[in-house]
Amino acid sequence: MWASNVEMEFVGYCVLSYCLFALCVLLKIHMWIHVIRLQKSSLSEVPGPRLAKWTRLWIARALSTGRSHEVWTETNAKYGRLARIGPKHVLTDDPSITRHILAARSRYERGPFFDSLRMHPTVPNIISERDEKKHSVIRAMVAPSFTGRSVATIESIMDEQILIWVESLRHSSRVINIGQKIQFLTVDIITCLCLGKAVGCIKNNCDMYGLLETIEMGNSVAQYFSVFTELNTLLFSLSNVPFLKRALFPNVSDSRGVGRLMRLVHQVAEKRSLSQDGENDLVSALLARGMPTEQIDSEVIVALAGGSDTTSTSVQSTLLCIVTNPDVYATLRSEIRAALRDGKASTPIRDTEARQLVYLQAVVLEGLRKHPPLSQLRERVVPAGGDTIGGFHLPEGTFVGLNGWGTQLNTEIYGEDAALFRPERWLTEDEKRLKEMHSCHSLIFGHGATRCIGVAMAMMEIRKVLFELLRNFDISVANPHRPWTSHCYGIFHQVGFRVVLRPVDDGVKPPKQKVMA
Ligand code: HEM
Repeated sequence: MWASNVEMEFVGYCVLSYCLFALCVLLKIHMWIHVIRLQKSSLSEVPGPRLAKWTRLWIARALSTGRSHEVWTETNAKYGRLARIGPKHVLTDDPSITRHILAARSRYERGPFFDSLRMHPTVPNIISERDEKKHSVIRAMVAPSFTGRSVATIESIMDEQILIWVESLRHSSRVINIGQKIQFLTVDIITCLCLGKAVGCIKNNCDMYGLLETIEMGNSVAQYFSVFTELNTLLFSLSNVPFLKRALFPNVSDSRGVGRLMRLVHQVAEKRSLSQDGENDLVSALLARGMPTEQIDSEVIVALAGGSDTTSTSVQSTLLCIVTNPDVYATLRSEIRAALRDGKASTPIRDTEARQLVYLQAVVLEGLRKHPPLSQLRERVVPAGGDTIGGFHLPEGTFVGLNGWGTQLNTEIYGEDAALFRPERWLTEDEKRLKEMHSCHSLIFGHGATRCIGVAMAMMEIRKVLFELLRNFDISVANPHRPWTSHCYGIFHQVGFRVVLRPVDDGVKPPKQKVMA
């Protein structure tokens, strides 16, 4: 009897093993049929690197280089405006195609990459929501805090932080890491807007609450989830097990990372929900618009991340272009001096005044064009029935990646010297060309129903910060042979941007800064 039980068990194991083996073989065959079908699909006509047709590893390898923005640009330059970069993936740097895909009611939806931007397994946020209708509901709640009349409030908060920042720079050593200082300023501004008070990076001269570290770490990992998107699905399924959910997703009890930031946001939200007087910050605005606190946690984190890193990178990269181009530096300095001499610049400069400075405007546009702060592909999915773009028919379900860097190097739009930093291109009297350039440039902030809600804020911040830096200091790079190191994770992380600052006297007194206890 005993022997037969063992035998039975053995036979059972054998059957199970054979079944599993057969299942694996079937899966493998299914996968190959799928891949072969993809090769035979109309997608096979789209040119691209040979390896990319077979596996997503080509994309993963590009991401791992830390210079994926250049790889995307080289790929479109080599294979054309539409290049195949994966079994189901194409890449475009064509402004018209990009506009066609992102246009409101285009039927293209955000691809699974956006799942990797969720903070919570079941609560989507403005940047992760892929369903058009649900997204527009969230957007209607968040956008008013960054657009229209809110821009005036944003400006007064920004001005206060900029004055404090400039004063702190005046008391710093002569050689400083300006990249880090710019990051601290953008974090203090956005936390002030979102939470009512700055976290105090400027005052404490450090990355308070690890916001910058969290954004960098998060993006260096999330970029791979944008390729192997099944990982997102797996994470969401695992989160049904309570202890796994705690381990895999940020939680307010975490001592580091996004969870730590969530706790901060959560505390502010709880305080605001108990108090009668609404404060002038994003948390209060979202509470007043009826958003549940769990979602407020995610939305505020998105605003903190979206509103700090991008702007900081843009200010840093434009500043680097200015200080390494003596003609640009001299022209901008004399425009600033003239504005000060003629009494056309308040302290700090008002945005209405900054917009009158034609050369400053040109420098800011050119700085953003030369170094867009995002290089994520932000894939959209070809809708049911497929679509014909760039002369190729793409089957439904194809992922179209948007090569933002390549788009801004278009020589037909910007001229043969598009690779150069040359603000003068924006001073042309050729109206038609100027219109085309502006239309292409606006894609840096996206297009259509998902266009960036922080455009006005970002542009204002870049103009003001650059003006105040050059008004208050003479600036030169500390290490001309290697002014900075920049890593690309879809966003950019700059290290060691050191400059020599020589104060220029303008006699400005800063207000006292209110920071988190
Ligand atoms: C130079 C600075 C910035 C650049 C280049 C930029 C770029 C972008 C782009 C390209 C998108 C579209 C994402 C998509 O494809 O779906 C986007 C969305 C967004 N941006 Fe910005 N951004 C900047 C600054 C800001 C600032 C200051 C904020 C302030 C909170 C912000 C908040 C957002 C939000 C919330 C979204 C999601 C919009 C939606 O899905 O409806 N961004 N941004």
